[in-house]
Amino acid sequence: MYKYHCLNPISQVGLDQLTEEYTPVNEAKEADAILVRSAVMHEMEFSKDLKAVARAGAGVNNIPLERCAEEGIVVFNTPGANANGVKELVLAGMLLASRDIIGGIGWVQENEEDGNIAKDAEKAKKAFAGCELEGKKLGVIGLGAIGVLVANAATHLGMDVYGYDPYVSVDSAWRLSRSIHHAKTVDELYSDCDYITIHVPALDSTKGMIDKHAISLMKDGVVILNFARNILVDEEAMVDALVSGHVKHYVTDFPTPTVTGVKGAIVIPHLGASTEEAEDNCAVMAAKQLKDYLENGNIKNSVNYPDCDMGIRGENTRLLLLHHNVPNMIGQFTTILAKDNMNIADLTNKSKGKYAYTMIDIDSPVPAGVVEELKAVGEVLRVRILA
Ligand SMILES: NC(=O)c1ccc[n+]([C@@H]2O[C@H](COP(=O)([O-])OP(=O)(O)OC[C@H]3O[C@@H](n4cnc5c(N)ncnc54)[C@H](O)[C@@H]3O)[C@@H](O)[C@H]2O)c1
Ligand SMILES: O=C(O)CC[C@@H](O)C(=O)O
Repeated sequence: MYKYHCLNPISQVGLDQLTEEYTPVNEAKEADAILVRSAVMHEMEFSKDLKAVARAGAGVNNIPLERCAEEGIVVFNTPGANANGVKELVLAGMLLASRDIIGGIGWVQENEEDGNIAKDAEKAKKAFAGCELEGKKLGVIGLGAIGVLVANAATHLGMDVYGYDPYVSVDSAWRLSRSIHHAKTVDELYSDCDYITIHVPALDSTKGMIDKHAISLMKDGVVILNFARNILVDEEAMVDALVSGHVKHYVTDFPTPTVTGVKGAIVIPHLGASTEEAEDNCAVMAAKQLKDYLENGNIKNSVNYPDCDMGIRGENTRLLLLHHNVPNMIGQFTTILAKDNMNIADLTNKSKGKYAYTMIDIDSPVPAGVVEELKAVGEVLRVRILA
């Protein structure tokens, strides 16, 4: 029986994946696995029982990835599962920044008692006129799951699209429409585009990337969209640029006291992934990944350990070793197993940066003493046994 705890509400279709072998618990410290959306986990202490964290979503800056790795806790996310929901809201954001839909609706609400509203609207509407997206230049920074969808959709609106991503994956490159121009430098994208949208993860290397200097390179009247994370933008510099009119609109999915209420800021309460479909997709993917890890030891879409798959466990005893990515780990494991006459039926070892993962199928039971010996090997962070 596995115990799981949800730190945020998780869609029921996802939880339905966790069948009779699983039970929800009220305390994170009792859980084998945690499901989370945006709850911040940096200050949390993790119990020795916690084996995995599944982020039902893309961004993992709310989770202490390295500390989890050091404690042998595998962290998963759900790449692409909410990308369409975000794409649609980015398109809405571009439209809200181009036509004064918000101002127009506000006028109608203020005049709802006016019996002559139809006639008066015809006079009032010039105050809310805007411009079209067709023919405008859009710069997309980050061509991953969301950036590719936004870039491709914008071409169908008749926009001239420029993409910048020095680390673009082969998969994303295949999915990108041929009509998208390749911006070789981000500065080129800043200086040429009418609309700029950011779709990169929040990392030390991307924090504050839209700063005073970046904004100074942009056209007067530029529209900047941020549906990625607030820390990618220097908000003080953004407020100055909105106040001066250099930036016409800053459309952001992240309300903060600094930008909320500033003229030209269009602030949305983190709704990018808040669609029925995105919530269901993320929850199902997160739960399936957790289940496969807990029951079979397979890792798919982890952000702190390598992907590794040996299929369904079957009749064998499966040993799972999470360890640092240093020489001679497999040699030490196989020596311990050979000493106790254990026969290895299958073995896989994968690494990702500082961390590695070894899965070993043994075609006999594994005595507790052998597991203790494996745990005592230096650089081993956790040993699990599935029998
Ligand atoms: N508003 C929301 O509700 C919502 C929903 C999903 C994701 N997000 C945010 O959006 C981010 C992107 O999501 P995704 O699903 O597209 O992720 P992704 O991992 O599929 O794509 C990120 C892309 O950014 C690129 N990149 C990294 N550093 C870069 C840099 N310095 N310059 C240019 N490109 C760079 C990567 O190569 C990758 O292609 C997430 O990390 C998350 O923070 C927000
Ligand atoms: O869970 C959410 O509502 C937001 C998720 C989003 O920010 C993400 O990074 O996937």
